[in-house]
Amino acid sequence: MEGRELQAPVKASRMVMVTRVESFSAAHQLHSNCLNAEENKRIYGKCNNPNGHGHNYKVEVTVRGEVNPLTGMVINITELKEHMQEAIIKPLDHKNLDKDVPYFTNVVSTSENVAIFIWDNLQKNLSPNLLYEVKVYETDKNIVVYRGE
Ligand SMILES: Nc1nc2c(c(=O)[nH]1)N=C([C@H](O)[C@H](O)COP(=O)(O)OP(=O)(O)OP(=O)(O)O)CN2
Ligand SMILES: [Zn+2]
Repeated sequence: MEGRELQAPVKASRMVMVTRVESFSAAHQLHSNCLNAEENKRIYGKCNNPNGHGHNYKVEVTVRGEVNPLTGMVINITELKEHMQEAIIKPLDHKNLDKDVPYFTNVVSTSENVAIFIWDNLQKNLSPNLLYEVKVYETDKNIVVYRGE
């Protein structure tokens, strides 16, 4: 085993969080099919404009797990990047969320629901219990966090 010694932590296992950031651009309108026009206007205000508006969203995805002592990784970030392309960029980038993404046909395209959409999509391809947090920045000032609860 000469030269192959693990650069051993004293503890048997180490839990570490790994975060990768991606961004996408999308248009949307805040509008609920369960509310009438007046209620939509009152609740969502300018964000209910029928012609919509856009955001440059930023998404931080955090996984949490044990560091594999052989690879030194919780997850290969290259692999996480590919999962984020499939779960976030492909379905959402340069889309009208309400018109192009079937999920939002009857789900209001708030950042809360965007975070849930991303979480559910990522879960399809990640190992169980690996995904820790999805953080969506709709703007620099409007940020939501979802941890799968
Ligand atoms: N709980 C939520 N509230 C709101 C959401 C949301 O997703 N969840 N989204 C919006 C709108 O989409 C809207 O686009 C936010 O825009 P705005 O308030 O203009 O954004 P800023 O706060 O960054 O802009 P400032 O005008 O500089 O304050 C509304 N509510
Ligand atoms: Zn908006």
